[in-house]
Amino acid sequence: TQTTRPQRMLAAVQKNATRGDPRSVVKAIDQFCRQKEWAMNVGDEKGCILDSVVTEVNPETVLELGTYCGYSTVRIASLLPPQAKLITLEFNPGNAAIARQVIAWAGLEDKVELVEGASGDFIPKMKEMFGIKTFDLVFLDHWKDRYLPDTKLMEECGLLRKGSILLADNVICPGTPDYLEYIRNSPRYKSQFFKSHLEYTKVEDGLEKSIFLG
Ligand SMILES: O=C(NC/C=C/[C@H]1O[C@@H](n2cnc3cncnc32)[C@H](O)[C@@H]1O)c1cc([N+](=O)[O-])cc(O)c1O
Ligand SMILES: [Mg+2]
Repeated sequence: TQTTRPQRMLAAVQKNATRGDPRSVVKAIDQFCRQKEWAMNVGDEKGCILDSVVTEVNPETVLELGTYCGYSTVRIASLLPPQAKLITLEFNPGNAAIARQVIAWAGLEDKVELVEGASGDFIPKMKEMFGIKTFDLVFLDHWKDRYLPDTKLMEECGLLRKGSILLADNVICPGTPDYLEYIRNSPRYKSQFFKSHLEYTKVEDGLEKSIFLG
């Protein structure tokens, strides 16, 4: 029977990456996507920008919206300080199952809480489920029409504090026009655009980094 692309990506990790070595997992996925099949991971070029933001923020609490196969989950978790926690939301059971195995192969399961469910349902439950007060960093990489409603939901649920950082993928391609318009015009955020390219291509894309001002 036919395998899925996430299943083929996991097989490439298990074949080419070293257990417990996050960088080798990232490298194996990037090689798979360049040489075999394109997939919607943030990729190595935008991934370096993601790494630099994570390192700069040095967050204790991180929320990722849209795990997919766990590529950015592994990149982020591999850079976190010892007690830090990354909560990642993924509502497709097949993708969640693959991501769990990718995260485990990287040896990062202790730093990552993968929640299988929809962001709209689980953002309001973050405090009660994980005792999270606020997030230091949020990485938005899920359906592009969910970026704005989920950002407003995080504001309403009091999950952002003065200085919380939102980092959004794909603000050019596929694009998140309503989110960009809101975040760049809101007096409650200060935003910065990082020009880059769509993963594994020469197509223009970029990340938008926004600081919540309270
Ligand atoms: O569409 C893109 N990403 C959507 C990502 C979607 C992933 O996040 C989950 N999800 C969605 N809403 C969710 C809400 N709650 C939980 N999981 C959710 C989906 O089950 C999927 O695993 C995309 C597309 C391109 N592209 O070139 O076409 C490039 C990219 O970098 C992209 O990120
Ligand atoms: Mg993306």
